[in-house]
Amino acid sequence: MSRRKDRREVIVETRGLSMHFGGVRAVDQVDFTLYENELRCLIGPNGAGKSTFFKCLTGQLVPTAGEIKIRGDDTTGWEPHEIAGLGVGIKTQVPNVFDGVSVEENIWLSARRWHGMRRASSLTTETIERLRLGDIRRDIVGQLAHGQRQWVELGMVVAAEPWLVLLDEPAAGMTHEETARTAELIREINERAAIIVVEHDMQFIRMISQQVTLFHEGRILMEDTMEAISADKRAREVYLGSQA
Ligand SMILES: Nc1ncnc2c1ncn2[C@@H]1O[C@H](COP(=O)(O)OP(=O)(O)OP(=O)(O)O)[C@@H](O)[C@H]1O
Repeated sequence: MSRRKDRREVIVETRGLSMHFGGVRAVDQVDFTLYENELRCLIGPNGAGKSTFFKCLTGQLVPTAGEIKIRGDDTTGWEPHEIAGLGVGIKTQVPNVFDGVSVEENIWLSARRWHGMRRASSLTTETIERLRLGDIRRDIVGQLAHGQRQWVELGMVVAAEPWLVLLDEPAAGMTHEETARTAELIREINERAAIIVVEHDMQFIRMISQQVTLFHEGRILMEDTMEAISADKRAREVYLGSQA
């Protein structure tokens, strides 16, 4: 890791972040920094602490110790809706769409949460265009395929105009084509927002990754490009052995 002073704006910073469940140190003393414009993937073996770390950032869990700052605000212990209110888009593993209404209405409802009628309408049109959801705009979300529903949810995140987006396994359960399309959408979203993605799918990570943070036993084992992590003996031992 470089010791040079980085002049980019810090978007997310954790210091000594810990989340213990009884004797289990799910996240243990993690110092993490995400800078503006970054698209950061969090990877690691099962039980490494990625999801727990992510849930601390989103407010789904209150950490046992340590501090979280989002663009300078100390958000440690904040509720998810308070964090969203800063301009943070959150997509958890639990689907958060309205199944009974159309794609367009879902996106409009999300935009309307933060904006007036007129701006919500223009944002809906813009988001549908940006994420190329035009063909399904009038379809009822509950009747869509799994991948399409995930894209609608990404649209709902984007429609709120976030400057930080936190995504938990956005490509889970997708076909290869759907995964490739999701990678494209995430790169598009990254043009306007910094992103943290927790993901298992190596193929997907290789499609989108820039800097990658490798978790192991609640700590950050390594932070580098996917190429460097793939070439590292220890990283291969703990995680990549069977996948790289
Ligand atoms: N609510 C909980 N109560 C008790 N232990 C938990 C809880 N949530 C997570 N853990 C434990 O914390 C550790 C880290 O789990 P976590 O789900 O964060 O890992 P992960 O890297 O996201 O794994 P996966 O890739 O399987 O999702 C594991 O040992 C897990 O069993």
